[in-house]
Amino acid sequence: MNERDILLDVNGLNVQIQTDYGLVSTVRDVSFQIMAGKVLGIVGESGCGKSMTCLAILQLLQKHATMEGSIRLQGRELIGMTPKQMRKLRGQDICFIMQNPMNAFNPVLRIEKQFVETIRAHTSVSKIQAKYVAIECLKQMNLSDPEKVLGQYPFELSGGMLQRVMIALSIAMRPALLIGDEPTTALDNVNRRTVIDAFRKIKKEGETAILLVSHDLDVIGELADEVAVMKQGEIVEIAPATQLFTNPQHEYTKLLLDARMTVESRIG
Ligand SMILES: Nc1ncnc2c1ncn2[C@@H]1O[C@H](COP(=O)(O)OP(=O)(O)OP(=O)(O)O)[C@@H](O)[C@H]1O
Ligand code: NI
Repeated sequence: MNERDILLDVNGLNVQIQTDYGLVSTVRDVSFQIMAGKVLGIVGESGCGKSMTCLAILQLLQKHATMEGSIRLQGRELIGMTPKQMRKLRGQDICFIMQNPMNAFNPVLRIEKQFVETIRAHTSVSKIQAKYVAIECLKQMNLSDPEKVLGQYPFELSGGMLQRVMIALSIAMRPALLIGDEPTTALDNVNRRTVIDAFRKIKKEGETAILLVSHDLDVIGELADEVAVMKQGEIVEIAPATQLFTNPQHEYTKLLLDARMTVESRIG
């Protein structure tokens, strides 16, 4: 693999949080790479450090957190960048889809203003062109009345609709890296399907690499090229998805897969 194809190169990442009880180590010596246009899934039990890893890459960690190591996006080191530089990167080169999309929107502005301004902050298109792009992207996300959606405030939309608006915005930005932290967890089955299909579409276009965190091994199985398994802040196994699902090496990975089988057989 050509070194230029490495989009994200995380090396020896450590994240510590200062608490009343001392320093807590939440991410420990985590290293992985994502190739351009590929999908890396991260799985692991609650509290193992998945979100902290995402937030470290986005440089959105809480102020009590410190980090060490190296995070290179297209060869540029992100650790040590100024908040201004990072703001420019977020939205343009890296988009973030979180579990609760309500937090991503300004509650007092209509969707149109937020959508159009985000596009215009990172590209040199007119308001009318940006609105046109917004409508096209919302349509792609099966939002049947995009004009209406644009005229609404975040609280007027359901969680599933907001999540789709958020992904529509990511599609519009065509970022090099899309980070999804449990993007389907809060959704009902119909919305979940739409969101998975949207990720598939983004993947198929091949311009955007995806870092996908999910409890849902089916979602990971459907989308990921490679999967990293985290346990207590560390990556215990990282392998191509097909290999990980058919021939897991680490005991903990086997446990996770077995847990899924048990749930499936209980339902089935
Ligand atoms: N403010 C904080 N103070 C102390 N510990 C914290 C704080 N925030 C997070 N942690 C700890 O950091 C660890 C990693 O948290 P993180 O949110 O990354 O887990 P996660 O894998 O995303 O879990 P989940 O699947 O539940 O979202 C957890 O053990 C958590 O208890
Ligand atoms: Ni999390």
